[in-house]
Amino acid sequence: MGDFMYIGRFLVVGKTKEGKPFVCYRVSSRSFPNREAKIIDENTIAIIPKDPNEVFKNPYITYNCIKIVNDIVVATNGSHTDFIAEKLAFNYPKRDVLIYQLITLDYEKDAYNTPRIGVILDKEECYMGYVKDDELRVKKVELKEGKGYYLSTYECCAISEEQVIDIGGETPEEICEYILNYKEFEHPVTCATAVIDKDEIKIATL
Ligand SMILES: NC(=O)c1ncn([C@@H]2O[C@H](COP(=O)(O)O)[C@@H](O)[C@H]2O)c1NC=O
Repeated sequence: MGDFMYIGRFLVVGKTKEGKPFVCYRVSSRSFPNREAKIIDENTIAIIPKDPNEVFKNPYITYNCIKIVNDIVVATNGSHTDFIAEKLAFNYPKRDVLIYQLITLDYEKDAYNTPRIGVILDKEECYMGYVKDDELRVKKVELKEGKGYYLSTYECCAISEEQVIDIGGETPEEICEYILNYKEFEHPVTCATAVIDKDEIKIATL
């Protein structure tokens, strides 16, 4: 890996140094940088263009990126967030929900065949998954304190022990700041984080 690279949108899932599970979603974008992560309600964070006309220019740039269903957090790079959350609300198994919704919506039909990526996390377990034009994968992963596994749309669309970074921060605000300013990954736009702190799920955006 070079010093700087463009990896598109990415998820980072891990545990803080004190052991709190978290997931962070960062929008990096060359084409639509004029966007923000917005807290819609206590269970929902959306990615929204600042100019409402942009919403209609591309079907993949406006969506809920984080949803909380009871004690489970879903984080993704597209509209599949909502469909995963719906099934989880009916107690479907996490692994199956991620597989079904990734294959159903499939990769994005844009100029890049942009993959869909997703994470389902609660205080006990974590699943990561993605669908590309030539691959589908869902895997349960063990999280380690102070480490974050990343999964991106471009270059690093894989679930791998090698795609790991050190994590700074304990609160969702601090993790947003840390990941948005993570310089190695270019074109930062906005960020959303959920941290599981005992029986509470805390969220923040930047
Ligand atoms: N989720 C997003 O925020 C998002 N932003 C851009 N895309 C797609 O990715 C394409 C490339 O975008 P960019 O050049 O900003 O990396 C866009 O034309 C769009 O089809 C997205 N789709 C998936 O990541």
